[in-house]
Amino acid sequence: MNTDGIAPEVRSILDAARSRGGGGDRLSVDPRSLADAFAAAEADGRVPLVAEVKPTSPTTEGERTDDPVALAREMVAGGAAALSVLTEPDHFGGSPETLERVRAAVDVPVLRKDFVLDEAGLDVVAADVILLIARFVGDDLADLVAAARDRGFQVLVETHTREEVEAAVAAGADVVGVNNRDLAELDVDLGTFERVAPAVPEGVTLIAESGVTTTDDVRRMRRAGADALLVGSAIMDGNVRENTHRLTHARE
Ligand SMILES: O=C(O)c1ccccc1NCC(=O)[C@H](O)[C@H](O)COP(=O)(O)O
Repeated sequence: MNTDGIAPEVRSILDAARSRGGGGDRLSVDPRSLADAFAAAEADGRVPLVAEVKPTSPTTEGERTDDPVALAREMVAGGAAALSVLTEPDHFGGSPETLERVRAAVDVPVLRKDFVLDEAGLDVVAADVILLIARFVGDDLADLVAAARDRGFQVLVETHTREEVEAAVAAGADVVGVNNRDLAELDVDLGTFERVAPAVPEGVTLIAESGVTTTDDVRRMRRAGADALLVGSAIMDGNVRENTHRLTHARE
């Protein structure tokens, strides 16, 4: 893995992921369809949005300690097509148990948001979609995509550059995220999505991740080609249902 120039907080996240290791028995998942959830949102006039249960993060002050299940239900009530649940405990306040509880409480697809580095890292908790970050998985990406699909997961491959998009597509990804947050510097620039999105081929579901705060941001990402958006902080800050409703109804 190339960790040159990576922010100290992210090095710490990766060290913690390595020391936690993987899960136990090989998982077999019967997933809720992400594509169907996005299509249903579109048909209903909502912007397809993956709302993230994100109690804290290295770039957030404080921690939101409300029951994650209650937050998740509010996100769905606000129109979220799918949810993302952090399972990283040391820097994001998440846990596999939280994801299990949330997934049992809602009927939309649930993404496991964590820093999976190897095949054992897939077998921690069942989810409908699993995140693989191209930068951290490197040459193992194709094998990990296949291993995740063998278990039944849908796979979101996160990228930040055109080169990573090419690697993701070569690895067979059919859902690609472009993260506006640079994991080297931790700064956020919505221009990243605008620059990188044209490298994503037709037919690949494209998700704009991070830094979306306002309804103008939603429209900007949609104009740049986002099929869906993944939003954490802007939803977690304040009334979760109202925040989700505002962003899911930010149509042109
Ligand atoms: O959010 C962080 O501070 C962070 C720091 C280091 C590595 C990853 C980080 N975030 C992971 C994410 O991808 C975001 O939680 C997700 O895209 C939502 O972003 P936002 O809407 O900006 O909260």
